Amino acid sequence: MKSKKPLKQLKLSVPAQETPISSFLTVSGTFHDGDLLLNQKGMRVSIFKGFNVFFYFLCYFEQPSDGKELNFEFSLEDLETIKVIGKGSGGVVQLVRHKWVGRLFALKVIQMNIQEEVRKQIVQEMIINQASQCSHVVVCYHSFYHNGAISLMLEYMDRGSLADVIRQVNTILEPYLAVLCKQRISGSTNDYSSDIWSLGMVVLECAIGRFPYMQSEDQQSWPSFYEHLEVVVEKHPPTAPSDQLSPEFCSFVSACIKKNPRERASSLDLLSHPFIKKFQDKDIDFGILVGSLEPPVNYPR
Ligand SMILES: Nc1ncnc2c1ncn2[C@@H]1O[C@H](COP(=O)(O)OP(=O)(O)OP(=O)(O)O)[C@@H](O)[C@H]1O
Repeated sequence: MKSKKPLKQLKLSVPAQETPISSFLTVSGTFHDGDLLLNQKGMRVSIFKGFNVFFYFLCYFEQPSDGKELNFEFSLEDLETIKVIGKGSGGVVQLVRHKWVGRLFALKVIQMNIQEEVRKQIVQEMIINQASQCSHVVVCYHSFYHNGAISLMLEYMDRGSLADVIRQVNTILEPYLAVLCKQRISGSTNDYSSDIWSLGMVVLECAIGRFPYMQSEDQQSWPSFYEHLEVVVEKHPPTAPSDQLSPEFCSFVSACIKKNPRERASSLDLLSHPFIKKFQDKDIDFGILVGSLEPPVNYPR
């Protein structure tokens, strides 16, 4: 009698759950998710029961041109693509120009046949963005749904994202970080402790030039989402290297990334933190930092 061979362990990868876009369309083809309605004409958010607020891309001449409304009308056909400038987890970002006015925008196109949690996050960000009054947040001028994709007309940031900046300069000096922190904090109307934690992480990453939970710059590959999650939950929060960074900076970061949310500083505490105060009367010239950076259109893709 033949002895049975031990079975080999099979490893199956489970495909990510995608929700068909048809589940979110009304009969007239409008994208509908929670409080958000989106079609080719624009976006509508119901804020109170029975009361809808419309966000149209139509113009108010009295609005400054860099405000949330544009003083000219446009549709997708009025835009010409110049170049793909980026790609994120949600979709592709193109640099586009308004054919008649000549103004540049970043058009982020997100295919909506995506995982439910990603879609919910995108919808949430769109609602928050519409309500945001902060002049330091990238303006989303218009958004619409067409052919299975959501397009966001964003203010074009001619030096890319903060991640793009770090890729080019490796680290950002403390005076710049203090000014950036003061901007991102003072625009916040909510005091979510998770946002404070994120601020601390971002500012620490900018100062040391690598994700703070990574052991070193030459760590070969990024840990997976679950490895990240485990390390954040199980390990002590990272600390800023006190031999490279000022005591004020180290204390600021530590106040933001306390593991217990109740122990974290509030945005009000942070505004009066010695790190912010140290540079607030100084004339910090961002031109020196920005002048050395390549615009996203020049990035190799
Ligand atoms: N408003 C903008 N102006 C200029 N460049 C932009 C703009 N938005 C995005 N980009 C470029 O496109 C890239 C991808 O942006 P996107 O917002 O899709 O993803 P991300 O935020 O970088 O990453 P993720 O989607 O994983 O959060 C950015 O890294 C940046 O280079």
